[in-house]
Amino acid sequence: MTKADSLIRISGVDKRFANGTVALRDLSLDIGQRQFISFLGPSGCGKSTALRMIAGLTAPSTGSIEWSKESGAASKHVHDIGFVFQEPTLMPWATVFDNVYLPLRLVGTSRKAAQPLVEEALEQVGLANFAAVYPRELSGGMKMRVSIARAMVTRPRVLLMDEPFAALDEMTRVKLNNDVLRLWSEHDLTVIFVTHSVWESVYLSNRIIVMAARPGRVVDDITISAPYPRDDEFRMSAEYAENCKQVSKALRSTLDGNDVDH
Ligand SMILES: Nc1ncnc2c1ncn2[C@@H]1O[C@H](COP(=O)(O)OP(=O)(O)OP(=O)(O)O)[C@@H](O)[C@H]1O
Repeated sequence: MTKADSLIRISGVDKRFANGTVALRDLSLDIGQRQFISFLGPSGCGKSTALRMIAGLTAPSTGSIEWSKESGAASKHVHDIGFVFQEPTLMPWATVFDNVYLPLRLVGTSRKAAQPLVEEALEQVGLANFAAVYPRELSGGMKMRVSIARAMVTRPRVLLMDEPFAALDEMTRVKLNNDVLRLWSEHDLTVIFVTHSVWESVYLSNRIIVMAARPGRVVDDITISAPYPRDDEFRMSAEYAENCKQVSKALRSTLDGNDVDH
């Protein structure tokens, strides 16, 4: 990767918590602009910790995380990030509109000024007609769409997603995978996606960082070179099956148990 393509440079990062747990050891990664990267690994390998450090929510114990100056994000990168958690974390007392408006409200944008941005974000996830609805009236997949719209409303360049679809049924998950791929390509996003699922990581990503636990560390960095757009045909293809096999193998080599979905 040339320096110009590099967006985030993680160098020699360790994360040790106060109780002595080493969540990550010696993490070094160059994340390129417009990559779709998955962090894949068993429970406890430090995937969420890595994501939280990239978001600036927690600091490395040693090492550094630098944003490239070319990205224009070096000093204010927090505003360049959208974060989607495993739970949609919506405010139950607020409408879909107000939930999506929240990040803009927090930076002082008036409701009037925010309106077109909120409407656009809802449109992007197919919820243009649901602005006035309350979360309790929505399915799990729709709540997650609201959560994605809320992450997109600030027009981030980087979308961080922490096992966003783990709790959803298979069909909903497939649909949301396609939605995320569309958002990624239409908005020139860089996506960093945490998952336990080999199938999901191969479908979505062009790069998979395979991690192991105790201590959390990177054990493989696999390129998935299948072209985009990816669709059901790709899911059925020999190439997809072969990629899944390769990634599964890398993952199995890290495991002493069976705590990963295949
Ligand atoms: N605030 C904390 N204090 C102490 N230990 C922590 C803290 N947060 C995480 N850990 C520990 O650090 C390790 C890595 O946790 P992390 O949540 O990053 O893993 P993960 O790969 O995302 O796991 P999962 O897939 O289960 O979400 C685990 O052993 C976890 O118990």
